[in-house]
Amino acid sequence: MRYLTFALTKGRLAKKTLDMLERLGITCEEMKDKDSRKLIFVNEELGLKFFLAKGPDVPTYVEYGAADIGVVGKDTIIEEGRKVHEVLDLGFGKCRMCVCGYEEAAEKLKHHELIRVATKYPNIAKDYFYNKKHQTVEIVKLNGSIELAPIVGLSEVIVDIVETGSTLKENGLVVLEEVCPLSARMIVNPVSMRMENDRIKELITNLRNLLREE
Ligand SMILES: Nc1ncnc2c1ncn2[C@@H]1O[C@H](COP(=O)(O)OP(=O)(O)OP(=O)(O)O)[C@@H](O)[C@H]1O
Ligand SMILES: O=P(O)(O)OC[C@H]1O[C@H](OP(=O)(O)OP(=O)(O)O)[C@H](O)[C@@H]1O
Repeated sequence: MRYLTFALTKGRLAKKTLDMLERLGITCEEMKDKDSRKLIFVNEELGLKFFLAKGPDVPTYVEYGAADIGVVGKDTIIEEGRKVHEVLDLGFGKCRMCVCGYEEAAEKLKHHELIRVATKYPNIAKDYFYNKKHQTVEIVKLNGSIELAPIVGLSEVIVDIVETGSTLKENGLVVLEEVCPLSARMIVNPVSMRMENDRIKELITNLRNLLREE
């Protein structure tokens, strides 16, 4: 039996992903060791391999077949636009992609003024403003702490993830428009989906049943 390889997202989604797999009886004790510098983990018994990667790299590993299966946020799937099959909404990591800013920016948005939009997600922001709203904007790519942009005057608005809303609140910002809801998804390499159809289908079915029980 060949190994099935999982690319899992580091950071926020990691613990919930491992908990979910554990509830299916898929364990990888070694992976929980926070001090370890080891990158790839093997469950010999089940014929599975796992590695943790930065979110945006997960669809890349899956598209190229270096991983058969990935767990990653919907935001990253849309932004990266890789050729992968999205097979399951895992129901955790729920948040929203939103246009945010100071309350005053609402008027500028409404009147389609030429504004700057700071974001870690330039493709999502472009698609939203150009294709959905038919509004010309200037997109400024940032890599983190996006809420800073309107505060320091880099941009009028941001396109970013909102979960509890506390980052916005603590900085006097508000949600102006919602782009789309988000959550963690399971993705599969299209060739693996055909070649390992039985094993992958069984995994999807088991996960679906587990999600139904919750
Ligand atoms: N409050 C949140 N902020 C950001 N991402 C969230 C939040 N809640 C859920 N998510 C989901 O978790 C995924 C990973 O988030 P995480 O914070 O680990 O990565 P990141 O902030 O994009 O990466 P890094 O910290 O390496 O820049 C996101 O892509 C998103 O789908
Ligand atoms: O609505 P909330 O619950 O406050 O969560 C949303 C915040 O969390 C994320 O940032 P993160 O902590 O990943 O830091 P970063 O901006 O440096 O990526 C996101 O970019 C928002 O800033």
